[in-house]
Amino acid sequence: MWKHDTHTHTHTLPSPPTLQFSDALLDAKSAPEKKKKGEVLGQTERSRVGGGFMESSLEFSSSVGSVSSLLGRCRTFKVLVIGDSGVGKTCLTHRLCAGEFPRGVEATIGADFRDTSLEIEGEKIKLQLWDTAGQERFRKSMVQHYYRNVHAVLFVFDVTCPASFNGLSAWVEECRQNSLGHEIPRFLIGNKSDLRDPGRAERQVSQERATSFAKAHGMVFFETSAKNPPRRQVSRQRGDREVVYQQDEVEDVVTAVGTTLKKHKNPLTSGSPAYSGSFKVYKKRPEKELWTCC
Ligand SMILES: Nc1nc2c(ncn2[C@@H]2O[C@H](COP(=O)(O)OP(=O)(O)OP(=O)(O)O)[C@@H](O)[C@H]2O)c(=O)[nH]1
Repeated sequence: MWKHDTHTHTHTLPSPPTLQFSDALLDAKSAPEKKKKGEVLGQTERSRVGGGFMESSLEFSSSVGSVSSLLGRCRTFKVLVIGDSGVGKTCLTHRLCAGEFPRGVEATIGADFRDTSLEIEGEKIKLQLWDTAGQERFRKSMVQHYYRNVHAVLFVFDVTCPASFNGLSAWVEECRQNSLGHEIPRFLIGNKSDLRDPGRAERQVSQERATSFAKAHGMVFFETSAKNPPRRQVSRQRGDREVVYQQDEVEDVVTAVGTTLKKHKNPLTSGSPAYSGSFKVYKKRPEKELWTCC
């Protein structure tokens, strides 16, 4: 049902249409059920820009919308992926777009872009995922580009690292400082669920805590693993007690985001200015720091 077909393409970004969101997030998490019934078809493309260079130089530009967008054949949405360094943003976006866990990831500098397309009830939707740098020093010159014409945000934390969960407030604040309205759909992703260990439950982020944070901030919560696609329900033994965790497949996230964005009938020729701009990042790519949280 989900076809993963990856390829690299140019650095030119299509101009995402500006959305006017009037509804709340509706039933985003029920979208995966539609996928099961064959109503949602997926296809992925990948465009890696800005990463992979010792000396990274990154530029991008685009004109007013792609021809296909103007013809209504495909709408493209910019989805920002943010969260602390090491929570797995790169691995997650790679899994979402390429269907596999990447080997040998390095710290993101600037941003990497990956596309994934889905067909929902006859309409092709393209999600352009912006995998942003978690480390302050690799993102500070880029922040304004990140937030320009964003249609949805994925907030990622590591379920085994409470510090990354506590860090979410700062990401919410950054969104606010960059004038991201609450009408922009937000999704909370607890990653690395494969490392859940009931024996260390008090040192991990409980699903109750994450759910409550998501509710307070108008987000839809998913718990998943970029590494090992989880089963729906994982139970682990803790002493003589069985602990059950609800799990989501990474594709559920894509489907929920696509379904949520599709519901908003934005005008294709909105008054939004063309997405254009350029930036350069001159940084040395360091070794990926070992993630030693908790
Ligand atoms: N066990 C497990 N490890 C993961 C998972 N996702 C990512 N990792 C590991 O976590 C580390 C950090 O992953 P990245 O995807 O590079 O993290 P990031 O958030 O993009 O980090 P920055 O680029 O610095 O912002 C790597 O060693 C990954 O192999 C997961 O679902 N499970």
